[in-house]
Amino acid sequence: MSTELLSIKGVSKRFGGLRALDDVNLSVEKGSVHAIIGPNGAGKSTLLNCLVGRIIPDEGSVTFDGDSLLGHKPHQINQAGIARVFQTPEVFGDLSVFENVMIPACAKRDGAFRINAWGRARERRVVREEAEHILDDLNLWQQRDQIVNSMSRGDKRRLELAMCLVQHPKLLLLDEPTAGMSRADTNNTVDLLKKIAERGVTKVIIEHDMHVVFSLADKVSVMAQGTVIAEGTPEEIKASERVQEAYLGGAHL
Ligand SMILES: Nc1ncnc2c1ncn2[C@@H]1O[C@H](COP(=O)(O)OP(=O)(O)OP(=O)(O)O)[C@@H](O)[C@H]1O
Repeated sequence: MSTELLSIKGVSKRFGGLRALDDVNLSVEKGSVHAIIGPNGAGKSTLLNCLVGRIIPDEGSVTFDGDSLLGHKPHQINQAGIARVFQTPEVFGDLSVFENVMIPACAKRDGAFRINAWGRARERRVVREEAEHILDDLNLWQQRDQIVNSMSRGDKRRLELAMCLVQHPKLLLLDEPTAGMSRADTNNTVDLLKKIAERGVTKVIIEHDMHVVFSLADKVSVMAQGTVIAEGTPEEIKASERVQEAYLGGAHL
């Protein structure tokens, strides 16, 4: 029986004369942490955008849990079980931490981005308990009443992660989750992501920080110039001369 959760086959995308993605093939196993690395402009974000319906590929197929994702709107893809943490946290700055987590919790339960569940007492209790549990898990409970605009960037990213996890996604996409963080915040985020891995959430992570990649990933795909040039375990990728050459011009990873 296949344990494949996400299958990308022959995906290409042009922007005018530029081939941002050129026949990309990638397979993500259920329960794994799959990192995508590569130099600036390699096509990593474009690929992620194809997975969440923000960009429609010119060619190829994207299959998630047996169903094609192509042609579906971002919110439909989210409802199908894919959640994404952005490079710049997408949170509601004027609301409290708790309110931010309640919104996706209610939306997911209701099956659409409406918050009808607010009106139903029993549902509301279950949703509240879930939100409280996630905040506790992500060390945000103390800040539950804080207005989000007053939080640090690192805390906002943690909140965005909580907003994703409360939806119980099958697949979590993380776009440079430690970008702009101090080493201490980066290490905390790695610990947090390891903790989430224990819940069995499948993750695709785009990351420039090799310490983060090699601490978390089960498998690494290396992109350059719109295509996957190498794939393997962190150890295989570290040892690959082709990767050293393409990624860092021969410097060691
Ligand atoms: N909407 C767009 N219109 C035109 N060109 C684009 C668009 N989006 C991306 N590109 C180009 O496609 C190529 C791939 O970009 P992409 O952002 O996917 O790379 P990346 O690997 O994510 O880079 P980085 O690590 O810097 O985020 C780049 O040359 C970029 O300039």
